[in-house]
Amino acid sequence: MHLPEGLSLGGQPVLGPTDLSLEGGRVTALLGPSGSGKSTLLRLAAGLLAVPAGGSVTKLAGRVAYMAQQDLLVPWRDVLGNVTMGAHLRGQAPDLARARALLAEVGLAEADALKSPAQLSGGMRQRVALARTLMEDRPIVLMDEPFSAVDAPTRHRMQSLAARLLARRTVLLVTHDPLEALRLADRILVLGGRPATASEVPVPAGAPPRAAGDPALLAAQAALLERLAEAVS
Ligand SMILES: Nc1ncnc2c1ncn2[C@@H]1O[C@H](COP(=O)(O)OP(=O)(O)OP(=O)(O)O)[C@@H](O)[C@H]1O
Repeated sequence: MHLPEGLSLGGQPVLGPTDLSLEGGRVTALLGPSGSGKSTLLRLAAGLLAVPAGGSVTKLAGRVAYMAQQDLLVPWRDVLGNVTMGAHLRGQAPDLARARALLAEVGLAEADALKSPAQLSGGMRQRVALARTLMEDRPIVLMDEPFSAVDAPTRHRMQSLAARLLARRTVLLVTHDPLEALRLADRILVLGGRPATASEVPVPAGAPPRAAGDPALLAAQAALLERLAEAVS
């Protein structure tokens, strides 16, 4: 993504000059204060926003799975129908066994598969959205705060699941959670300033998913929190 003059929305500059490329087969986490432009950057990468004049964004169509901040489940299809939505839209026969296995892996009961989204809690809907994203099996995955609505133990389990199922894919993960970024990412970017620019912060040694209790990770968490506080001011 190359935006030499940044990006404005509604006449307001949101992103400053940006030159960003994702590392193939790696997880890049994107953090930053609320309103700093994380979702905007993700939506640009997904091809969902017009690229400003003079800029360029690599076209990822057909290679990308995108998990939005809102779960965007279709209310008239049940949980299984939502997880298999991609196949349905492409007119293909859905792999129901894989869909059920993914639902079990995100911690949903067999009986939940036949419920409508309206019958689920926010955290359950988010888990369905994660299963739907993983179901797509794409080489590039863009995720906007995928675990924000789930309780802490479930989040920990879903992070481990995502790390396993997303291994060797190119991932851009927007998160507000420094620990999540430090557990899962090969590379961490912090978006800050007005208009916002991205800067890289160091990650602890070792391959993700890193153990949450690792002292090096906890020290890095403290440093990252300070870095984020600077990005707010
Ligand atoms: N369609 C739009 N028109 C005008 N301004 C917009 C539009 N979409 C986003 N913005 C503005 O762009 C800025 C960045 O928004 P964005 O949603 O990318 O932030 P974010 O970092 O993802 O925030 P959060 O962490 O709260 O989700 C905000 O000031 C927002 O008000």
